[in-house]
Amino acid sequence: MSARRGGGRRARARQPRGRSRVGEQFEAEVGPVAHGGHCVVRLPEPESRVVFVRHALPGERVVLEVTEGTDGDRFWRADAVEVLDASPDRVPAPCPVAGPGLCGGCDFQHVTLPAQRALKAAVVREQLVRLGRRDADDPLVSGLAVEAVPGDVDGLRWRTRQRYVALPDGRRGMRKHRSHDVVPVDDCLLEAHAPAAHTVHGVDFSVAADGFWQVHPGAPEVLVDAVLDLLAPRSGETALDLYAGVGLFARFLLGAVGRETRVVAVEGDAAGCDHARLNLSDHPRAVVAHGPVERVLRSSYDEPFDLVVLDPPREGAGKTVVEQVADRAPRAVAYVACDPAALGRDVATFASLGYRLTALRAFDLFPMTHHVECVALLEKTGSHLR
Ligand SMILES: C[S@@+](CC[C@H](N)C(=O)[O-])C[C@H]1O[C@@H](n2cnc3c(N)ncnc32)[C@H](O)[C@@H]1O
Repeated sequence: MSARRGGGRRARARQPRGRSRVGEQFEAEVGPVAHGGHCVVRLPEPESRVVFVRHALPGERVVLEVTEGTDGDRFWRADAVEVLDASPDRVPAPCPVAGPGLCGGCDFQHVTLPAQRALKAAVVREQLVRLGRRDADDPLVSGLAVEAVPGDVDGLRWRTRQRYVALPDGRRGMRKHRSHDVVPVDDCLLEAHAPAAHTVHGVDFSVAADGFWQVHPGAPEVLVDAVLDLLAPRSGETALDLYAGVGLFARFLLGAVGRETRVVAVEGDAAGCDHARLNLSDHPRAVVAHGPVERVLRSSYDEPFDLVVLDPPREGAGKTVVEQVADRAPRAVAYVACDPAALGRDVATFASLGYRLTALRAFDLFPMTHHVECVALLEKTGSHLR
């Protein structure tokens, strides 16, 4: 677990537009959950403002206090500082420093675990409808449930990597939400007691101390199983593993398609590539390509591939990479997504290229936070629209 020195308040990137409304309080009915760990409140006239409120739950009546916003802003941010009418899904936060004005690491400590998952499912559905242009009545969307990681009973002690800020008095702390201010935190309840194990289904992976590895100890197996289940690889099928890290998916794809089959792993981090080469060294046809996916695919590996795994960072794969994938004409793409908005946007691009979303699962790899991991299957349909 690492610690870094803290600073003052985050410098504002823009000039405030009009009179600040920070600190003002309003009584309000809380609307639906929105992407990002807050709920939507619509303040009536004279404010006529959308407010993104943390520490609230849909259907509650709360007193909100504005944390960011001026007269000129289209929307404000706020914390629910008093709950007048509580949701049945509300519970006391297990952590003493979770709540308005305190540590910003968790969004949903005040929510039961099943309700946290229901909120996340609602967010994924909304992003698929709004950005992915999917029908809200599509059973794939309407029936989506966020699945718990097997063995996760209370949503605590799962972070195998945690960053603290070193405080001048020798203690450690964490940052407040959207701030550089630090709250002392002696024991983050999300931090796992045991360090990360890099063994997945009996296979040991070599990983750099500061390199990418899933933070929830149950995540690698859950994701590998979901990807293999959805892709259903056949012996002899070629595969691309994009944003491959240390080769987690490539390694199991090779196990499924056969060690003599061509599997290309593309990763942007040089150290990640070195570890991927070690992890795939038993497989003579495995190739690890170093560089940004977009650049690697622009100049190389332009032959058809049967299967593609896409596991991009939060910003998603984006239009160019999705087009490059479609150009390889895979029969199936497994898209592992940590941001449902990016997933929704890329699903729409895939659809315009003749790839339909045919299966979707979502996993609670980050309990107590608003984050959620999806695994989507996109399959080639007959109707290529380009
Ligand atoms: C979400 S992680 C997935 C890693 C791996 N699939 C796993 O599950 O262990 C995303 C990976 O993409 C890499 N990455 C980020 N941007 C990239 C880019 N433009 N091109 C190639 N790799 C990139 C990161 O270094 C990181 O290893």
